[in-house]
Order: sequence, then structure tokens, then C-alpha cells
Amino acid sequence: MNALPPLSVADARARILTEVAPDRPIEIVPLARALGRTLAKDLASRRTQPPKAVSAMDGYAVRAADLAELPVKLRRIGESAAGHGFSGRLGARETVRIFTGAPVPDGADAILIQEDARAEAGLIEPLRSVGEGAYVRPKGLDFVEGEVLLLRGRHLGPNEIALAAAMNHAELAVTRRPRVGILATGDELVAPGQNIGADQIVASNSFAVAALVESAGGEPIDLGIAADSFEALETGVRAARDVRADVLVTLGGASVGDHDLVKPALAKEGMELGFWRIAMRPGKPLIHGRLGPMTILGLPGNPVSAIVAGLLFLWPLVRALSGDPKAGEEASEPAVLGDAVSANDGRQDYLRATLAPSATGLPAARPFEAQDSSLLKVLAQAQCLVIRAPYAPAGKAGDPCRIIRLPGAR
Ligand SMILES: Nc1nc2c(c(=O)[nH]1)N[C@H]1C(S)=C(S)[C@@H](COP(=O)(O)OP(=O)(O)OC[C@H]3O[C@@H](n4cnc5c(N)ncnc54)[C@H](O)[C@@H]3O)O[C@H]1N2
Ligand code: MOO
Repeated sequence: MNALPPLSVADARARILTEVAPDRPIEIVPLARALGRTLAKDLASRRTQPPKAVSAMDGYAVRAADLAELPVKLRRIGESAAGHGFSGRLGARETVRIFTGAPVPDGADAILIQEDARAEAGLIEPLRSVGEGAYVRPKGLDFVEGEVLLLRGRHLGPNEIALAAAMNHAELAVTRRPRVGILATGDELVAPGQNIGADQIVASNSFAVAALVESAGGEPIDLGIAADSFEALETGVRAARDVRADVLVTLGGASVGDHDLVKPALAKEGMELGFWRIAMRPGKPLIHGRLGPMTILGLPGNPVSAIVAGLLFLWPLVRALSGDPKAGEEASEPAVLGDAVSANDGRQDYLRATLAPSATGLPAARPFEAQDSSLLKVLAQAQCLVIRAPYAPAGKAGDPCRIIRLPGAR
């Protein structure tokens, strides 16, 4: 009974994600409130950018042909500034003073930057020739009206919001943020800043998991700390139902000790168990199930186990519940080992490691000696997790490996 179930990390993730319904509830939000949200519909541009040809530099709008043979003097006939174009047309040997972002006047086909011109009494003397189109941003260089630039499911960060604004969308259709109830469990836990008894510790996992949920676009709801009793866990489950959580994340109590009651308590409440325990370190005693409309994710109590399992399973679950079709894609990348590692057992390891440049062109990942799943300090010092497949043979420095960068690591 103690033999590890063969469920792999990839299978566990697939099973968690398959039950997510594809259609998500939609809300309309102003652009200023769209950070971290997920687009519910493909977004097409309402305009062409730039709407007409504009200058990329401060200087003079010219006809390139006029400057083919120097010396030549051009007559300055006006000015074009951003927001105030020149309405006339450039004739032979004429020029218009122009500034960055200003419309290029009709008849002009190039910009002579002002560093390459001598100006005197209404005349401009070019100091060099220019090619046709020099420093001209043609109409629609960035995008054209009707172009679909952001797809449904896109997680909105600063760049996407800037693009949506430039496309002239003042509000966006986004999916409702998945509600994630977070219930810490354990008689030993006390919230930070409280009086702490001799056998107690500060509950840190709720904060880490709430931050993960938030960064994935979900709405974390703190359900507090439940004692190690069926009654307290029952109260916690009721609280999750009351806030209409899409996901209930429990923290701790997932293992096999006499006080690890989460699985039986959830079963008593009617949870249909998906799986329990996966071939992974840290994070082995992961619980997955369904309780009415709620997905249950029981993360292990060890802080690093909770965070690593949160990154690998809760993060994609929140993305999937946000309507992101790419939620299941693992964000791993190639690297090389910076140090030797020993042969692995049957669990897929996620080793906290630093990253440094290497001669191979790939970053070199050096796992910390200390990998105990209680060590938050090591996690905060790490830049990535080195993935070690089950039964991977010993590796030496320079061997290829795959890593997952830790969010916000420095
Ligand atoms: N005989 C066995 N013992 C254990 C096994 C096993 O297979 N056989 N599995 C080990 C593994 S692997 C893990 S991981 C842990 C996880 O156990 P639980 O999920 O039951 O977690 P707890 O026992 O409740 O707590 C573990 C550890 O983490 C601290 N903790 C719990 N919650 C928080 C929190 N919110 N913030 C900060 N720290 C927290 C708790 O005080 C414990 O020190 O089980 C192994 N045991
Ligand atoms: O798998 Mo546990 O998560 O070793 O710490």
C-alpha cells in the first residue's frame, strides 16, 4: 500500500486540466483594470497604426531625388509636428521641417535628420543624400484595421494592455477570475504577527499560494487556518462553498500521519477522489478531487512542496479556468548542469538551483546541496528548478538538462 502510485507529473497535470470546461463566464472591464486578466475573445484592431506615414526622426521631409546630387539648397515651406500636419504638397527642391511622429507631407518620400542639414534664412542645405523611405514609418507599419492581434485566452500583461489601447479598445471582454479558496491546516500554525506558542510555527504557505493564484489571474480567497480535526476541516469546506470557490486548495495534512486528515475529511464531505500521491519530489502527497462544483487540490504542507506543486499544478489550473488554451504547456527550457548530480529514484525531482552563463551558450544550473522541502531560504536563493526524470542516471557538469525558471527570481 505504501508503494508509490505510478502517476507521473505530466499525467497528473493532464488529469487536473481535462476536467476544466472550455467556456468561461465573461466580464467587461476597463483597460486600466485588465492587468492579469485573460481575454475572453479574439481582439481585432479598430484602427490602422500609424494612420498615415509619419516621421521617425526630427529633421526635414524631403524628396530623396532632390538630394541625389549635392550640393543643393531646399526651400523650407512649412512645418509638420505630431498632431499638427502640413496640409500642402512638397514640390521640387522644397522641404518641410518635421518632428518625430508627425505626418509626412504629400510629395515627400524621405526624412533628412537635422544633424545632417544646415539651416539658413529659410533655406536648408543637406549635408548628405538620403534613400527613398529613410526614417519614414509607412501607414500601417505596426498594424492595420481589422487585424486580429490578441487571441482569446491571452494573459494580459503591460504589453498586451498597451497594444489593446493602441487598437482603440477602452474596455475588454475578459473571463471571470477563477475563485480559489485557500485553507491552511495544522494545529501548529499561527498567522504572521500573532503570539506564537513554543510548538507553533508561522503559516507561510497561504501567502505563497495566494500570490501564485493572483499571478496566474485568479482571485485568492483566504479561508484561514483549520485545526487538525474533522470539524474544523468541515467548517473550512463550508466556507469554500459559501464563497463559491471554483477551486479549494488545502495546505498540509495530505500525508499519512495520524493527524493528516484532509483526505478522509474531504471524502466525508463527498469528495470524489481523482488521485492521491504522485511520483514527484517535492510534492508527493498531492490530492486531486472534485467536490460538487469545486476542484480540490490538496497541496502538501512542507513549504517548498506546496510552492513547487502550486507552480506545477495550481498555476496551470488557474490559467485553464481563466480560458487559456495553452495552460497545460510546461514552461521548461534547456540548460546544462553546472555540477554533478547523483542518479535519481522513481520520483521526478525538482531541484532548487542557481543559474549562471556557461561556455555552451546555455545557462548552467547548479543545484543546492540542501534540498529538504522545508527550506524556504534555499527556494528564495534559487533561480530555477532542475527537472530530474524518474530513474535518470547520474549526471556530470556540462550534461544537458531542463529547467523551469522561478517566477520573479533574481
Ligand atoms: N511516513 C511518512 N511520512 C511522510 C511521508 C510519507 O510518505 N510517509 N511523506 C512526506 C512528504 S513527501 C511530505 S511533502 C510531507 C507532507 O505532509 P503533509 O501534507 O501531511 O503536511 P503536514 O504534515 O501538515 O506538514 C508538513 C510540514 O509543513 C509544515 N506546514 C504545514 N502547513 C504549513 C503552512 N501553511 N505554512 C508553513 N508550514 C506549514 C508543517 O508544520 C510541517 O512541518 O509529509 C512527509 N511525511
Ligand atoms: O515530496 Mo515531499 O513533498 O518530499 O517534501
